[in-house]
Amino acid sequence: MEFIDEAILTYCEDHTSNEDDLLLKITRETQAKVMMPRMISGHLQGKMLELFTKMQNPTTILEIGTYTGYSGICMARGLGKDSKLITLDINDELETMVRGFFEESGLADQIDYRLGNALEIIPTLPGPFDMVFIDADKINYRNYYDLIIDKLNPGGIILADNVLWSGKILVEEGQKIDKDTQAILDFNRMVQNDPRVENALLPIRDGVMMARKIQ
Ligand SMILES: C[S@@+](CC[C@H](N)C(=O)[O-])C[C@H]1O[C@@H](n2cnc3c(N)ncnc32)[C@H](O)[C@@H]1O
Repeated sequence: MEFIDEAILTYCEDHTSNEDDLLLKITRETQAKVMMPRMISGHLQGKMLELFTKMQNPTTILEIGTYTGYSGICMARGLGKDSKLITLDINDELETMVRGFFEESGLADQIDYRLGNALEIIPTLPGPFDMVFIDADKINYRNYYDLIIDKLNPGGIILADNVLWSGKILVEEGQKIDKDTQAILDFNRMVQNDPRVENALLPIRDGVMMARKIQ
């Protein structure tokens, strides 16, 4: 389901700082060569991630779900010189392409790209994090949240993508709910009820949950 009228979305993109040649290339190559190209963050969300990063001024960002590197590069562009992005993905088939994009971005030195199951890697990361972008398998959103919340600095933010799940979060009485939709419903309810954070669900693209750790 598209939430926003296409003409309005185009207007929003026309009034968002332009994508540069590298981001356009990543989008083109993702569409031409990679399965499920709709997973890419894209122009509007990418710029939002870059601006959030600049506002948050994090020392360390953790991204769960690198895919072809679009969102990672956007966030890395918001980092100060001594800060870093750790980005995790289970899919090693994209490694050469992604490392190439990171090199082209000129930010490879600040990007720690690790391949493997995030559920196994996160417990090995000491933290602390100032910003976390959750954008991997929906079924594990709650697990990722549980693994990172104690490693998030006070004032740190968690952004979780796809929390409107193409509108499937609006469940009608008696309707059967698939596993991913149930996982997103559980995640949104858990964040909403977590006294450790203040949060807002932003209807950007497929929905972004923003949660800021209070203490
Ligand atoms: C929606 S895509 C990420 C899109 C990317 N953040 C962007 O905006 O361009 C989700 C990614 O999560 C990865 N993923 C799924 N399960 C994972 C897991 N258990 N550990 C690490 N990565 C996982 C997939 O391989 C896929 O590349």
